Amino acid sequence: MVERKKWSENFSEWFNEVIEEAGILDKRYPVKGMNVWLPYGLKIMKNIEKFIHEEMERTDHQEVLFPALIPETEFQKEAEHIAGFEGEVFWVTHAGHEPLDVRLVLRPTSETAMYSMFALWIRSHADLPFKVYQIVNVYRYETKHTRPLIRVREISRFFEAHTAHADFEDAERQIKEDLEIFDNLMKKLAIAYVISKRPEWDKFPGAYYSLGAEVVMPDGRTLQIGTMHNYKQNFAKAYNILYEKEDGTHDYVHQTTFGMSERLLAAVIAIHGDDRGMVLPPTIAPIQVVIVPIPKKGSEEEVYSYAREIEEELKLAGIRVHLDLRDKRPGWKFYDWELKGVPVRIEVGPRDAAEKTVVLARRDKLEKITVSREELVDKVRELFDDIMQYLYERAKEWLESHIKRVDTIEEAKELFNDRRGIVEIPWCGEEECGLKMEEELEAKMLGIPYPEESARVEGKKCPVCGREAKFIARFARTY
Ligand SMILES: Nc1ncnc2c1ncn2[C@@H]1O[C@H](COS(=O)(=O)NC(=O)[C@@H](N)CS)[C@@H](O)[C@H]1O
Repeated sequence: MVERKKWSENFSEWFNEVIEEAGILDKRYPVKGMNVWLPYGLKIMKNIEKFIHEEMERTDHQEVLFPALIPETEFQKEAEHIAGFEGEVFWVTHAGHEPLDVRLVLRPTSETAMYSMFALWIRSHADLPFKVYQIVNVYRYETKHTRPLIRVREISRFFEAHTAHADFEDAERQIKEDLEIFDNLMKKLAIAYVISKRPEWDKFPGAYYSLGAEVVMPDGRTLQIGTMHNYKQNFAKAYNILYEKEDGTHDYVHQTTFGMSERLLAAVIAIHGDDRGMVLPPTIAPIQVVIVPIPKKGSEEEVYSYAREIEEELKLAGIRVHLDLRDKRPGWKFYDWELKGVPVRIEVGPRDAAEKTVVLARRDKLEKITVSREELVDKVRELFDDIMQYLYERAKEWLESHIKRVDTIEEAKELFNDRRGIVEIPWCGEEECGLKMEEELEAKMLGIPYPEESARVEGKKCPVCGREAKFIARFARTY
């Protein structure tokens, strides 16, 4: 039976324990908000990024790599962006003993690093759409409570795609493509999410509008695991990114960005986990099948050779398999691999060797099935598909049971006290009413459902001003 008691009742402690005991990160690094990636955690993150690179390839984004240091002169060019980030950046002011004549910023995100180069690279409509991305470390002086993977000061696996387009319509097409990319990625991680259009007062600094992707974490708070921004010509005007149109005239490009980070791994760990630890989707598990031999006295030889034969066949089938020969009791090994979230465990004892059977223990449902030796590879592959489907269904059910639509502030307050994730309330669309509701609910407005058509509501009143409500607004306590 899958227990998720500690997972839901004391999520923060559960999460920190799993991060440490499963070998994801070491938080003891002597800079607050900066952690060391350990081998197992980094392997999982790199497997996630493999899917990001695949999606970037599929959609003709070129990978680039920009310097991490940005001169203050470049950083200063877009007013809103500055206002949004100047309290959050790390400065480099000296080199050796000498003070620098121009201070440098450690990139918090790379708009102000990239866009003076875009101005050099983009000259004509033939250069558009221009699509680049990078996965780098960026630095933000987060003043809220830092947490491993969730809110760090060095975001060490920061994915940022930056694009330039001939006009607003093509930029909008890019946002739709970003949503498709994101959905493909979430299917690979078996994650269910919602997209909201951020309110005017909570857009990304310098954006025309921002979309946020949220999941509901085990404690009912939401985590923003991806954002897409349409910048219109805001940055192009600040960085003078002009292109020659087919009719020979010039215009500023329209731009978009799309960002994600190691929060994707935080979401996978949190949403699929249970009281025994992580449950990794086979798509990203560094070890998809672990073999634990269970020899009885006098049967060691045939059990180990049977285990090796199985390991060999799975390896040849392209499955990431590990044979655990450590000198530890099987029960100890079961506990360790369950904590690490290995999707399938194979137990082989003397009877299996004799009868040519294999026991498959699935990590998600904690159930076992016995299969015949010759159907092993097919059965393992079937099991992977079944696990992906089960994890996704469970994540979807969790999300849907944590989004509630109400009409009044009082009902919303009750739901928040019961840690119920996202609350949807009718809203007239005016900023002052939105801010008032944030204040009353002690929650953030995630925005309105996207696309906007799905956000419309009829015959409802704004609970603050009593006027006709135009939209449904989503509120949540967030990370
Ligand atoms: N302190 C942080 N720790 C971990 N992940 C973070 C942190 N801050 C932001 N992120 C993640 O990084 C993503 C992109 O960051 S962002 O500010 O929303 N957007 C940008 O920086 C845009 N330039 C797009 S790349 C967010 O959606 C969020 O998932």
